[in-house]
Amino acid sequence: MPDAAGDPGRPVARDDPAADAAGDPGRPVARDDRAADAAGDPGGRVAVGDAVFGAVDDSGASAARGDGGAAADGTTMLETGGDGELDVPYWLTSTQEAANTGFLRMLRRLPHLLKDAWLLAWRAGPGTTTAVLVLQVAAGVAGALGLISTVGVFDGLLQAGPTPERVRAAVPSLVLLVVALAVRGLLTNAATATHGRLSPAVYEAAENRLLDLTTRVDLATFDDPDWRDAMERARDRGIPAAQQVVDFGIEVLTNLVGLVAAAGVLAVLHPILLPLLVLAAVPSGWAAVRAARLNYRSELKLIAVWRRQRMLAYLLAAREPAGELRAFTVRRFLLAEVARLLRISTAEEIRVVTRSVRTNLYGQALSGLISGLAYLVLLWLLSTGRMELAVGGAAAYAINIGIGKLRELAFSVNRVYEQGLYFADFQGFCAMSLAHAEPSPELRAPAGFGEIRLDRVTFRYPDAERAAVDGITMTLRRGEIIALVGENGSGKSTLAAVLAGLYRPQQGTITWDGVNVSRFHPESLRDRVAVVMQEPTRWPLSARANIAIGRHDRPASLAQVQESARAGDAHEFVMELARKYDTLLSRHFTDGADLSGGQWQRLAVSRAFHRDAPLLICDEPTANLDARAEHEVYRRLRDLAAGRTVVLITHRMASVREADRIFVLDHGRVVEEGDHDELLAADGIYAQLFTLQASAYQSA
Ligand SMILES: Nc1ncnc2c1ncn2[C@@H]1O[C@H](COP(=O)(O)OP(=O)(O)OP(=O)(O)O)[C@@H](O)[C@H]1O
Repeated sequence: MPDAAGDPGRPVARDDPAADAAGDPGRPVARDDRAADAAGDPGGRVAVGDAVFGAVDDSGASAARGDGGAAADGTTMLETGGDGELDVPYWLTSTQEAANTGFLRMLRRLPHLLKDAWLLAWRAGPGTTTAVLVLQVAAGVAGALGLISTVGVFDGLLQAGPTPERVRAAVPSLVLLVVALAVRGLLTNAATATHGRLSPAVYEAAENRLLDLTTRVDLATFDDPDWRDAMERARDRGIPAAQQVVDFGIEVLTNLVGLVAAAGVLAVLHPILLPLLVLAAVPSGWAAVRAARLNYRSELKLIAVWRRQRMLAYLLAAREPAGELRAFTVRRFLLAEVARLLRISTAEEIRVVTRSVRTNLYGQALSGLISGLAYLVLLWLLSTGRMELAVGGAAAYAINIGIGKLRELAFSVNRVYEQGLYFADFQGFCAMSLAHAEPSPELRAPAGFGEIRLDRVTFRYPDAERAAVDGITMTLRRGEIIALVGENGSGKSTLAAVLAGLYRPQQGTITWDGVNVSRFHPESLRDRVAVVMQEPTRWPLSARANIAIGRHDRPASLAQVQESARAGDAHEFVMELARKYDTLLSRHFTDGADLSGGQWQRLAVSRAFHRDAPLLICDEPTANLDARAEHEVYRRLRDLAAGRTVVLITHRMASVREADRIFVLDHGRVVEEGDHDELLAADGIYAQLFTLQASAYQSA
């Protein structure tokens, strides 16, 4: 959805090449937020009220007063805040622990991280992954050969004797050096090209895995705030991190091969040089890791700010709120709030960059000093005759190469570590989702049923104090129209969702002809159910696809789709659209059309008719329909009920009259049951509700 609104969600590492390429190192790149945007939840966990009204400083508030935020008495109705703006939210504390991981712990974690990342790469493309590994190692070996041959070159050139002879002695090593460097160049280029294919494949695999797991968990998991937080973090940062851990993992490998070669040469030339080389790399490695942690911690703090800014940017740019935004003249207020959030994140980013640069500077200065020490030791070895001049030349060259490789290794390890912190979020989400995945028994639900029986079924939402459906026992027979009525919040929709197999009851059983539905594969059960939701999804597809999606797995001719549309009373208005059934139903695209609430509802009813399932559940299917359309839909529902079971939820008591049996719910329990006449005679809640509505009509 809000692509146009920019993308504050991606906390890209400051040395992230992708971000650099986009010319925007710390700020978000659009790609990884598409999933978040498509999910229609631009603000993540942050409630609109919190985001817009929770913390506005004086400048924001006064700007807002200009046209939207002022209370009548001249005081602002907006709370001030700001000091705690960059506190890490409580729900990120576990991630913050990750940010505090020590250097040695990080080194211990590294192999595990790399293994997981390579596993992902392997899944994305086993052939390409192998090719990248082989080419990189081969290029490293060629580079090592080049280094070894330089020893031969020095050896030849610096030996005693006349110059032509010394040059001649160096020629074979020189030829080997040139060949090794040429081969290394070729292999490196081939590796880069192959890597170019692997990297997007890893991104794709990570995104697919995330979406697969997100859609595999049961519906109740979506109400679990911990899972939702984990999903937001994995979606925002975990996916690009997966790709980057692989990318930087390749860098680690390449530098490691080069380093082993340099270290090997040094160890052969003189053993004392090797520890000096390692020592020289420690300070810059330490500084790199420290800088990575600084970045990560700062991004943790900024996540909430980024999300809020993204949500507001979405509200400013999206079509849906555009009318209200103007009607309430809140434009300047929202702009001021976005500007304030941007100021906060910019200030924090500048602070972190300054501290990172300072840390790296200290580390590199110390490394430089130790490198100088290594060269001094070398001079001492030469001056005291402990090392020959020819060997000394080669050693100086190897030290130079070795220090370069060590520094690069430290940086690539740092990058893997930094991205590894985010990748851990991705892995954590995958593990959590697998734990929440629905059980998938083999048994398929039967094509139809004679009787569905609920026995003391109870369902409670996560963290809810009381059950939304509380010990309900009822029987639904084939061919019946069953109505569920009751006041708002009495549990009707929840019961419908339980019946549809969307929620699994925590207590009690549901059986289809005596078989417990928990024994059926959940998708096979849902396949036998058609649902018209209270707020049907407005799929940004053509009118035809919006209906045919009800049975997307079975090809449908236009005639069949039209038949379903007629049943849902949608055919007439679809034929009036510019491109009839081919009209794209989304204003977000050129030539797209939008429908009224009632028309969307008729499409949803048509979709349910098209699904042609033995159990049809309609949750207030006619709430937005005009009187004629409502009458038509109920007439067709009655026709459809023959051979099927229809569960109807509605507040329109006149529509309930015709039901074979009516269940009245109150606080999740069935408090009355019977047909219309029986319930009127009982003179309970149903009779009250019915009489109330009837009298309203009569007096109107
Ligand atoms: N996703 C959810 N998470 C937590 N609680 C929920 C959720 N959905 C509904 N509830 C709660 O469960 C209870 C039953 O809600 P439900 O939507 O089933 O009622 P309803 O009878 O369909 O209401 P209405 O007539 O307003 O549609 C209410 O107390 C509601 O607040």
